[in-house]
Amino acid sequence: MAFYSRVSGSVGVITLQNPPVNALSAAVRQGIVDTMHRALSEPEVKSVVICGQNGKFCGGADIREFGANMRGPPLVPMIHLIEAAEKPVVAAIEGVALGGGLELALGCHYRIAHSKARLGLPEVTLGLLPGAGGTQRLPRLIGVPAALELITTGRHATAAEALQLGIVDEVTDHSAVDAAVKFAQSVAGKSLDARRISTYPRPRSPDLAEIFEKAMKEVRRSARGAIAPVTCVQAVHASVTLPYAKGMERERELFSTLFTSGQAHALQYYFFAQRAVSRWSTPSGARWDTSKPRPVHKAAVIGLGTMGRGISVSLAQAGLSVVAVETQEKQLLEAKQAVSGMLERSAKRRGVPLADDKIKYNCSVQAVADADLVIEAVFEDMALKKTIFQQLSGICKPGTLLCTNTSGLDIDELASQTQSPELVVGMHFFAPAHVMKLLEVVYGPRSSPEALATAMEMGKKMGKVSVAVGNCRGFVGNRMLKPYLEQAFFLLEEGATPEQVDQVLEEFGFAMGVFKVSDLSGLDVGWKVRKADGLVVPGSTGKSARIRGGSRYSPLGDLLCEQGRFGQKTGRGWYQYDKPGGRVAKPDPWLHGFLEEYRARHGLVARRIDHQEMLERCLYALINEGFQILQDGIAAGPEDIDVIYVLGYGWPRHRGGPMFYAGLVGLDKVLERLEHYHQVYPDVLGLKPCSLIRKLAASSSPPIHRWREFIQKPRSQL
Ligand SMILES: CCCCCCC[C@H](O)CC(=O)SCCNC(=O)CCNC(=O)[C@H](O)C(C)(C)COP(=O)([O-])OP(=O)([O-])OC[C@H]1O[C@@H](n2cnc3c(N)ncnc32)[C@H](O)[C@@H]1OP(=O)([O-])[O-]
Repeated sequence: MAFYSRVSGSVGVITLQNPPVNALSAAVRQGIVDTMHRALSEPEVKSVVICGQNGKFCGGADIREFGANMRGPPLVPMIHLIEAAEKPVVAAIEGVALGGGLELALGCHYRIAHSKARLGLPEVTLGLLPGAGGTQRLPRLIGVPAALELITTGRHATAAEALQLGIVDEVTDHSAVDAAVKFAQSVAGKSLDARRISTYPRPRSPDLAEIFEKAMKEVRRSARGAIAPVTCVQAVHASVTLPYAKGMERERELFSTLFTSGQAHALQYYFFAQRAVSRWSTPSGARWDTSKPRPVHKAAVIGLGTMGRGISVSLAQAGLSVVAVETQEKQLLEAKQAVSGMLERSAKRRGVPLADDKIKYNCSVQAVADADLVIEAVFEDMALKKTIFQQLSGICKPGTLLCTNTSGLDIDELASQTQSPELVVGMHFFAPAHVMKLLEVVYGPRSSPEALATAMEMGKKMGKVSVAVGNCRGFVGNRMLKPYLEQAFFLLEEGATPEQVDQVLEEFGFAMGVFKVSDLSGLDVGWKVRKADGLVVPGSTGKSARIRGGSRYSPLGDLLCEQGRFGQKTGRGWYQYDKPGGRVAKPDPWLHGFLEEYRARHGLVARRIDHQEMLERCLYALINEGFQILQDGIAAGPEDIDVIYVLGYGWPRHRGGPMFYAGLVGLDKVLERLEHYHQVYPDVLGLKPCSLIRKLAASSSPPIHRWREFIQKPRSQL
């Protein structure tokens, strides 16, 4: 709703009230309309201020209302009512003015912002476009190039930038409401003719055609199949070709197309999923709201390779004192230089103070003795990690949380090396650790709820999205990757090329196809793991070369590694590069010949595999593993899996995540295709539909928010 008061006798103040972000729900819109009429009808009132409760102007339309029948006064006429008012209306922007919130402010005659406020039109990130006049008013106010940039990226601008662009009229370090009231008094009675943005002329400039062409090219390139950015450009284009009223009609048309699209549903689902993962729970009953994190003032990182460096940077930027340990002096010096450079670049980019003095470097593990939390980040080697955990258990003060940065090793095995296994958790960072937003926080069967809560909180402090996951081989992300990769290898055996498989996945929206990713991260990483698992059998021939433990196995990755083809770092992998460390992947005739020769050796007849089969086999194998993970209680809900895949594995956000996508395709369809492929390839375990997907499909495929009801609770592990 909206609250009305009168200040200094002549200023009507309308305060939006809808915690936590004063979203424009039906009640708020009704409140604004009612209170505007009241302010306009009271003769003593000479001007009006619109502000938001609790220091937040407005977070935009109420996204939760999108699925329901829209009630209440519509936004567009409400904003027109404000703009058409004969008394000056001033927006007092504190906190945020986003989406419909900024559109509301653009309908006001003046805008005053607090210096810490953020303004933007982030609708594109929800699969929409600004649908309450934003695409028509903003270009008229600040010109086409700046408006296009803000609308197609959805980024938030600072108050200072908004002032520079001309979005706001004044910025204050004090109360924006007080400043707006003063301002409102100063403009009472003045003509508003030049203040109604909808009456401004259409933006004109000789190079507009070129600007739009460039913008369209850029969004098509970067959108990877997302339709909202392209539609945003079309809507802004209407502001230069059509008069305001017609432009609004065009905006409405384009908005309606997006509003009902699967992509908008996926992006809005993802918006809430990313927030839902912080409300974690475990099968043993530990929960976010009943588990208190411990205070952490001092953290330590052991091992300053690529991951340890990134983790140290993240911790220092979160304001913690950090002890960074690397036992070899030469490596320590190198790491120190590299970390300083990373901190400097990051401080410059983010406009924050340098956090270099937060980190103390040391050659001795003893230096971590008084840390509240230690993150071990040495190589992915269980024996080495075990030794370090034994050492830490003797060195650290009682109560220190011991974390391991691992992408898949057994947390419980490490915990068993310590005197306090309840204080051990996994923290799976993604490279580069100071940039990537995702953190898998892994609880073992003996991790205490308090330890889990502390690690989750730590992730949040570092600006990560932390997802709590159970302990199993590969956790959630890498465990699902295995059947996906496996299918990609099998497709090569059956006749596809890496380029064809990658093209299909990139057309689907992945940032990179599976083979390009493999070249980037290094083929030797998986090879080492497979060797440790006894899967690599050099020189094996005949049928047994392609079978392990009774299931189909492809040794293609192993064979490439045996040739020293580790990917980008060696200049050869699934593709060729102009030099070791080169970035541009080019098809490699040698590899094509190698595949032909491999097929001939194993009696495999190459066939033409259509795009749909390539996509279905890769994605459905991955999704099937996701259902198995839910069934095993490793992830608490589908949202956890989807957030992990979007933030950590390049899954296109506009497709919501693998589990959401499965729901969108239809669980019965996914099940039917899995059954079909499993019939064709009975020796591929990853294609055997898991019982949870069967159960859901048999129960008329309930919507994703109800899947948890169908997951059998595993017995308590604690
Ligand atoms: C036919 C219809 C015609 C309409 C015309 C179109 C109008 C318009 O162009 C469309 C829009 O405005 S589209 C909208 C464009 N606006 C946007 O895209 C802004 C989206 N919001 C944000 O970016 C961030 O929430 C803020 C930066 C506002 C705050 O960040 P922070 O401080 O880190 O806080 P936090 O943790 O992020 O959120 C706290 C809680 O608030 C919740 N919630 C938030 N916004 C909501 C909303 N609009 N609604 C509902 N709920 C919203 C959020 O879910 C969470 O709830 P939980 O139950 O506690 O989990």
